[in-house]
Amino acid sequence: MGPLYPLMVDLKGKSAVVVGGGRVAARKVKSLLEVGAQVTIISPVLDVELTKEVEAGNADWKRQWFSPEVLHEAWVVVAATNDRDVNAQVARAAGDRRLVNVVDQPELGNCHFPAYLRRGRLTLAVSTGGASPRLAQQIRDGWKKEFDDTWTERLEQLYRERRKRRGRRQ
Ligand SMILES: C[C@@]1(CC(=O)O)c2cc3[nH]c(cc4nc(cc5[nH]c(cc(n2)[C@H]1CCC(=O)O)[C@@](C)(CC(=O)O)[C@@H]5CCC(=O)O)C(CC(=O)O)=C4CCC(=O)O)c(CCC(=O)O)c3CC(=O)O
Ligand SMILES: NC(=O)C1=CN([C@@H]2O[C@H](COP(=O)(O)OP(=O)(O)OC[C@H]3O[C@@H](n4cnc5c(N)ncnc54)[C@H](O)[C@@H]3O)[C@@H](O)[C@H]2O)C=CC1
Repeated sequence: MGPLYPLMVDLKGKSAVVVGGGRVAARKVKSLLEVGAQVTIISPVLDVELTKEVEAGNADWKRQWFSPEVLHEAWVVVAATNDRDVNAQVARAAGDRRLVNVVDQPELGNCHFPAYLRRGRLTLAVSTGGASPRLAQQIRDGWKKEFDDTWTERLEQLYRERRKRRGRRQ
């Protein structure tokens, strides 16, 4: 993968199809749900975390092996099975007009998930370009002390003030 563009994307209400129901799929689903994506999981079985999300009505589940038509409505596609060939097939079926993330062969997709820290409106994200997800995690964890929970309110305050100023200008 070449250098990646760091873009903040609004996925609220957008269809995200995650193929696979294991630990890695669960992590991707969790972060997609946090931003309000409409998540559908494709897998014959689900791990406990994903079962909870489905039972709580937060995500949809199609209990089946991957087949290309499940991507029909998808805006974002995550290939997260433990089968390389299936993940490659998902990437191929997704084509080049969607955001596609492939968890074991990143070069077959066009985006990846960074490690990130959120404090309300503040988002700090780090990518190592696939060199070391562990290092990305460590860098993120290092930010936790400097950017503690007080930042949430600080950002809200800045946002409110800025909105007021902009309102006056109109
Ligand atoms: C390219 C990328 C594509 C993508 O998945 O988007 C990718 C690819 C791969 N990861 C692998 C392994 C691991 N990844 C993690 C963890 C995370 N991986 C994440 C992102 C990314 N991983 C993207 C690059 C991001 C970057 O470089 O900055 C994080 C940051 C975000 C997230 O997943 O949401 C999340 C931390 C989340 C958090 O803490 O918040 C752990 C540790 C763990 O699981 O606890 C391990 C095991 C230890 C190890 O191997 O290092 C393997 C080998 C798989 C195999 O052995 O087959 C591949 C495939 C390959 O490298 O080819
Ligand atoms: N990118 C990342 O962050 C990381 C990626 N990995 C890679 O991710 C892969 C998955 O890891 P885990 O979630 O731990 O595996 P897992 O074994 O817990 O889960 C695999 C899931 O894929 C599903 N599956 C298998 N074939 C399928 C098919 N044809 N259609 C639909 N679902 C299918 C299974 O039902 C299962 O739910 C690993 O093989 C590894 O290569 C591993 C660690 C981190």
